[in-house]
Amino acid sequence: MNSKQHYVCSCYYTNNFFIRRLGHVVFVDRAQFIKDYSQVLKEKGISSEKDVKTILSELNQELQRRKNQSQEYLERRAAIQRCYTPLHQHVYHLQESFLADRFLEMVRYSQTEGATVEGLMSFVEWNKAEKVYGFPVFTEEFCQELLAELEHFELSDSPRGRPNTMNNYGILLNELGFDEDFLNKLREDYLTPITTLLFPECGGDRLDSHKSFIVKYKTDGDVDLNYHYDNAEVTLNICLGKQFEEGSLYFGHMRTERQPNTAYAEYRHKLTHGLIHRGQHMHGAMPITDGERYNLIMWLRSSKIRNRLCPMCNTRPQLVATDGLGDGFTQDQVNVCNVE
Ligand SMILES: O=C(O)CCC(=O)C(=O)O
Ligand SMILES: [Fe+2]
Repeated sequence: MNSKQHYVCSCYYTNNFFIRRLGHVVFVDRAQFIKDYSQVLKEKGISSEKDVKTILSELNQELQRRKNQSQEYLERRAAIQRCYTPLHQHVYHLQESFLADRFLEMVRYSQTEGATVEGLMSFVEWNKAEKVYGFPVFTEEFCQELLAELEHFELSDSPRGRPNTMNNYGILLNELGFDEDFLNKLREDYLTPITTLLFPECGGDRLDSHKSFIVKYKTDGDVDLNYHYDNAEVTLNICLGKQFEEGSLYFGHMRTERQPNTAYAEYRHKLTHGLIHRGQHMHGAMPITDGERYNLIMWLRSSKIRNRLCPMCNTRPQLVATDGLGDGFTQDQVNVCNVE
């Protein structure tokens, strides 16, 4: 691990707590929560003392998870390095042969002088929502090998963290060791030329960190994902398999739109294909009705953008130092406070 200091915004400890029956809420303490949400609780028919107690207990658990996160991350990572033996060592090292020909052509085109968004569109297969682009990323063979590696990890007794508050299953790829020689390379050498062209206003020309994880849906686990925005400037979402029915993604409005006139665009995941979109573009996943779906998600971050405006609280970030990987803020342009 490098020695650079990492940061989260202080809103990490108060905002965007996900409760299935309520959606995302702000949670400081019991008194604030009851005061701010009494009306909403009433509207949702959550009135018994027992129900409110259950919700408060979930919120407190999530707060503890967030407070302990960096320590637990370091412990899990060390345990995985010590005890886990990969099935396919080579999938941790990105090779061009893992990448779809079409994707490599897109990268090359984006690097040519005079490349334009219109020119890049001839490689894009799906663009039915504004600034959402679908195209092949990996080969089928690589997806199979990566899936086999992920399933091997799942069957091991290694510890694993939750990708975020909405997903109960899934794998944090940095803990497993995918950042160093796979995901960093994918971001810097292959994705950045494309995002420079497609998302300059979101820092696509300087995506300097990421958080990457696998989301997993199955009929007896998480089947869908609520409508949300990502803690990312730009998101890449690649479908690795396996076999599944339904489970489409849908896109609505931008989070910052004041009076959204939402008409949803539906995207059906396709094996080996990825979708790239703005992190603040609201989206969700419909339920799968059969099988299992594994997708690789990269929340791509640009410190240039988020140092000015935290995408989760929409204000200037108040930085809190962390021993973990942080959320992609850097120190140079922001005030650092030492809350813990
Ligand atoms: O299930 C999907 O494909 C979307 C996942 C997603 O939006 C996320 O993890 O942020
Ligand atoms: Fe998302």
